[in-house]
Amino acid sequence: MIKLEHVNKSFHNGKPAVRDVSFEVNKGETLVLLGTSGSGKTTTLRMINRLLTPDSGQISVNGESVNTQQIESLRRNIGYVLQDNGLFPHYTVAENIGIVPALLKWDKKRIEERTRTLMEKLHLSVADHYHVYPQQLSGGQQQRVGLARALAADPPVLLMDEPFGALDPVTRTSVRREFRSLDEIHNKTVIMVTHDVQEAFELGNRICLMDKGAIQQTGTPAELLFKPANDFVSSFFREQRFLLELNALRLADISQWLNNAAPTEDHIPVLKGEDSCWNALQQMTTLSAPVSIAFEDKLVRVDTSELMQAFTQYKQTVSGHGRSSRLS
Ligand SMILES: Nc1ncnc2c1ncn2[C@@H]1O[C@H](COP(=O)(O)OP(=O)(O)OP(=O)(O)O)[C@@H](O)[C@H]1O
Repeated sequence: MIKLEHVNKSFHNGKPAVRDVSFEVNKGETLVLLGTSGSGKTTTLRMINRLLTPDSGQISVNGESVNTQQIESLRRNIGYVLQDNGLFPHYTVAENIGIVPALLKWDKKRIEERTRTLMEKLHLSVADHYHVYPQQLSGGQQQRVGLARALAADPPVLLMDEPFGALDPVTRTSVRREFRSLDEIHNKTVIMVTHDVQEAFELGNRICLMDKGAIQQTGTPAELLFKPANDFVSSFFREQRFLLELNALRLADISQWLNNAAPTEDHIPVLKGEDSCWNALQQMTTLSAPVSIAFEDKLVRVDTSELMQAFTQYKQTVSGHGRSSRLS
């Protein structure tokens, strides 16, 4: 678990880079720090592994203040992934991945096994890439090695600073998908910095939206969209709002407006309540047919117009409450 309480940081010019930042991230959760350039995301991240020191406030990792932990053991418990991957050019792929396990004095066989396992999980060919140097790899492969290195000693915490930022859009999507499906991250506490809204919605259980060093709102993607804390938050998502809403809303959120009983003989793939509305629309478009959805209490068959009607009804309902009335 990571906890920040009233953290402040200014650099030499005296201008605050981070202002009164507080949040908690639990085990098994991914918090995304999202915001425009210069909003204080990287500075916040770098104070957690003590690459920077806060001027005031408290930061703890797994219940202990980062200041009282030995810096080496703190950093060994934190995997760190950077945009430019930070691989050592004179180390092979395997040597790069094995750096922290070697520091922890794992025996050679264990390091080799762990390296091979991670390479396979991240779709890096052991036969082709184990002994090569980073510059012989594509950008996407280098980033996979960076991820494998951060995960090698199975640290409980993972900090990621624009980890997919240097990749082209197609590679970025596939590395992101692989990252999301890694079983390794499910028991970790993860904080990821990005300025990519789609990425934040795809990977974050919660998003912390920052502006000018201060948090504007922390919440689930749906909370930020449907219950924005202020005008900055609602305008931040304006351009991509429709797509984001479809992505953020789960079928379970709109299930009360989906009531067509499904036929018993139903060969169409079944979606579940936790799937997003966007996912359902994609399936319907691909199949050019309605889809069936299995909720805990019912099975329904839904076409595009029924889905969009339920989506609209959900929006009308939430817009009747407080700040959500800002919905367009
Ligand atoms: N080492 C430094 N010395 C002086 N000012 C700094 C330093 N690092 C960051 N800053 C300033 O602190 C503010 C926050 O920077 P930070 O890098 O945390 O923002 P960011 O949200 O991560 O931006 P980006 O997305 O562009 O990386 C900016 O105004 C930046 O210029």
